[in-house]
Amino acid sequence: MPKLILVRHGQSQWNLENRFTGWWDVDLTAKGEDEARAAGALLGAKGLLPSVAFTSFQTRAIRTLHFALEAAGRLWIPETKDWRLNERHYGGLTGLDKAETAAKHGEDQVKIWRRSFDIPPPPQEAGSTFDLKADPRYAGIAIPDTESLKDTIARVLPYYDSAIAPQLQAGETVIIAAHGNSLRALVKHLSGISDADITGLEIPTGQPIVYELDDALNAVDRYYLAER
Ligand SMILES: O=C(O)[C@H](O)COP(=O)(O)O
Repeated sequence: MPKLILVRHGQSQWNLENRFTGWWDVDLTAKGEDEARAAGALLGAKGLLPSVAFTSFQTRAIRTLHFALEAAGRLWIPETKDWRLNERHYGGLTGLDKAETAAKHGEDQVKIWRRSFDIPPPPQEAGSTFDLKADPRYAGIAIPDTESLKDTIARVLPYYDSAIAPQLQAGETVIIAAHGNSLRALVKHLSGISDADITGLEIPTGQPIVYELDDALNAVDRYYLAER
């Protein structure tokens, strides 16, 4: 039975500072590094050892993957990085303090920007401090100026279908280290969660989520590894 392990990166510096992050590249805090190591130690303790890894182009997810694989004794497995697993782009909110933004625009508006299915945050202006067009990792990639969850799904799922699903079908145990909203996109798809209900799904940092899949890659079970 194919198994898929999803891990959101450990606490990042901007998780700690409560700032909208999206595609901006921030590192893990010391606590985030510990969370990542603990995730890998849990995989080792439960004997759930990944054989193939995927992650985003973002440091917090890449380093989470590496800390976790090292703790599980699996630093050697093949890994693929792809921008399609990046966090959703937070547009013009990138870099802003979440509490200050709620005080300015209201809690309800901020909840819509953070959790609605298809309403994106306001777009990022060209030349903003957080414009990534000069970042070499995104050369040749059409960087969005904002993304809703629906937009995020539109790039995560084709990547899952073309690159990740074939590995699962080949019998590999796959780990994906990614982000709150790129993982919400995958969980929505794999668990058949409606557009309305996905607004209530939160993914905690550094907690491995396991999918047991049938041969057609339908989800048979989904659970937090720490709870089994
Ligand atoms: O990009 C961010 O700010 C966080 O990683 C996720 O933010 P959210 O909780 O608003 O989805």
